[in-house]
Amino acid sequence: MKLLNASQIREWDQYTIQDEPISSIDLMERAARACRDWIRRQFPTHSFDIFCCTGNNGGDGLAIARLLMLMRIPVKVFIVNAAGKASRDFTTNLERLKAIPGANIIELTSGTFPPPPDPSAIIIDALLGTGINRPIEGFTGEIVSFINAQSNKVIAIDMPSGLQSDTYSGTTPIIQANHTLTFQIFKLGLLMPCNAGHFGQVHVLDIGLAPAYLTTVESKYELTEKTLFASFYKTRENYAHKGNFGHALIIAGSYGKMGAAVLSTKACLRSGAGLVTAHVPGKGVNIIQTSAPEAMCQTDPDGEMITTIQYPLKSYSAIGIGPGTGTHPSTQKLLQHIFNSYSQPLVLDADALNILSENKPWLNLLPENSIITPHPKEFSRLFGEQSNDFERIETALEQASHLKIIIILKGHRTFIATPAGKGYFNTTGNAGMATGGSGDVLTGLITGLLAQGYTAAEAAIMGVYLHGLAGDKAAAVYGMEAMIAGDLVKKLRFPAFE
Ligand SMILES: NC(=O)C1=CN([C@@H]2O[C@H](COP(=O)(O)OP(=O)(O)OC[C@H]3O[C@@H](n4cnc5c(N)ncnc54)[C@H](OP(=O)(O)O)[C@@H]3O)[C@@H](O)[C@H]2O)[C@@H](O)CC1
Ligand SMILES: [K+]
Repeated sequence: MKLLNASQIREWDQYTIQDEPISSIDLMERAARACRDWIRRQFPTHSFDIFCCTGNNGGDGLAIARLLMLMRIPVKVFIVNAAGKASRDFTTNLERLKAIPGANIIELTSGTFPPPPDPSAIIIDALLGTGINRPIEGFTGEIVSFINAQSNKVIAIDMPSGLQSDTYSGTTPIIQANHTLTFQIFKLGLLMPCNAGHFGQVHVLDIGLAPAYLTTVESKYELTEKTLFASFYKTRENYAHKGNFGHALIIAGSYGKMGAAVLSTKACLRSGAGLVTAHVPGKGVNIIQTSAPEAMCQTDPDGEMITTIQYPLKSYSAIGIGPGTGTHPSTQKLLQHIFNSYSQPLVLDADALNILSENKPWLNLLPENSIITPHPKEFSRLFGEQSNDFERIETALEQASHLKIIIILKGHRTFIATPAGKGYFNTTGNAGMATGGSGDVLTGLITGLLAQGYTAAEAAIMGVYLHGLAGDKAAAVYGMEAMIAGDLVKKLRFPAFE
C-alpha cells in the first residue's frame, strides 16, 4: 500500500467525491460511522467528551457526537472556534447535532476551560486533522494542554491534533492520544517512533475512498504487506532440486559468540536456500555442526575468530557477514579483502557494521545492491547523528541511492531504503523481537533469500516481513517477554498464497 501525503489525501477525497459519486457531507458521515462503530466496540459503557475545532476534523467530531447520542450514549461537545470561521460540513453537522433534543454543546471562548471530565469519560480529540499547516498556538494550544493534563483515555480522530502527517512536528502542543483512528491509510507521521507518545495505538479505518486513485498517484513510501510480498514470491517448482536455490555462505561467530553464528545459519537454512555453509572460528566447528547439522562448515585457521578465507568465494551465490564476529584487526582485514574480491551483493550486520563505521571509506567498496541492516545507533555511527526520525529516513534514502545499496533501518516499523529512491515500512513484528540474536536471524534469512535469486530489494523486503511475521507467531505462543531469538527461527513460515 502506497503512503500518501496530506495533499494527496485531500485529492483522494475529491477523487472519491467525483468518482463514486458521493457528497462530501456523506463521506464525512461514512467516516464518522466507522469511528462510531470502532468506539462502540472498544468502549461500550463509557461517556464521551468531544473536543472540536471548526474545520472538517471538527465536523467529524460533531457527526460522531450525533451518532453516539442517537445510541443514547452520554456525550458532551466542546467547540473551540479560535479561527472565527467554520467549514461548510462542520456547519451542517453543527445544525444536525443541535436538532437532537438534549444535545450538550458548549462553545469555549479564550480563557474559559471546560470542567474536568468525569473520570470514566473518554476524550475524543477532533480539534485538527490533516489540515494542520502550522504549529498549534494560543487558546487552541491551551485546550491541547488541558486535554493532555487529564488522566482520561484519549481517542484522536484521523491524527492527534497538532501532529503533522508528513514532517517533523517539533515540540509544539500536540495531543497525546491512547488510540488514533486514522482514515483509510497510514500517514507517515503515524509510523515514526518519535511520535509514538502522541499517536498511541493506530487503527486504520476503511472509509471507502476509491481504490482506483492509488493507481494514478506516485509515492516514494510504501507499506510492506502480504500483497507486496506475494508480488515477488517465487513458487517452488515440483521438479526443482537443491541446485536451483543457491548456495549461501554465513561468516559469523567468535569465541563466546557462537550463538550468533548458529542463529543466522539456522535462519538461512529456513529461508529455502539450497545449500548453506557457515564459516566459523576453528573452535566453533562442533557447535555449528551439532546445532545446525543441515549446514556445511568451513573452519577459520584461527580457533577463536574469523581471520582468513582460503577458498574461492565466487561459488557462493550470496554471503552474509557480521553476526558475532567481533572487530579484531584480522577480521577487519578479511572484510576489506571480501569487499575487494567479491562482486555480488553482501549482507552486512552487527560487527561488520561496526567495522564499517570505523573504516567509512570502505562503504564505497560495497558491491552494488549489498544490504546493510543497522539499528538507529549503528546508522548514526555510519552516517552521522540525525535530529529526528524524518531526517533519518531521508538520509537513509539519500545514502541508499548514493552508495547503490539497500539500507534496512531496524526499529518497530523497520524501514527499507532502496537505491531506486523508494522507502518501505514493514508492518509485521513486535517489541518482543527487541532481544539478543534477533538481528542475527534476520541476516541469515535475507542472505538465504538473496542466494535463491531474489533481487536485493526483494530479499530485504521479504526477509524483514517474514522475520516480523515469525516474531508475531512467537509472541502469540510465548508472549513478548518470554520469546527469544531461537523462537523466531522455529516460527519462520512463508505465508500461503492462493
Ligand atoms: N481525507 C478524507 O477523505 C476525509 C477527511 N475528513 C476529515 O477532514 C480532515 C481534514 O479537514 P480540513 O482540511 O478541514 O482540516 P482540519 O484538520 O480540520 O483543519 C481545518 C483548518 O484549520 C486551520 N489550521 C491549520 N493549522 C492550524 C493550527 N495549527 N491551528 C489552528 N488552525 C489551523 C486550517 O485553515 P486556515 O486557518 O489555514 O485557513 C485548516 O484548513 C481530516 O483530518 C479528517 O478528519 C473526513 O471528514 C472525511 C473524509
Ligand atoms: K484530531
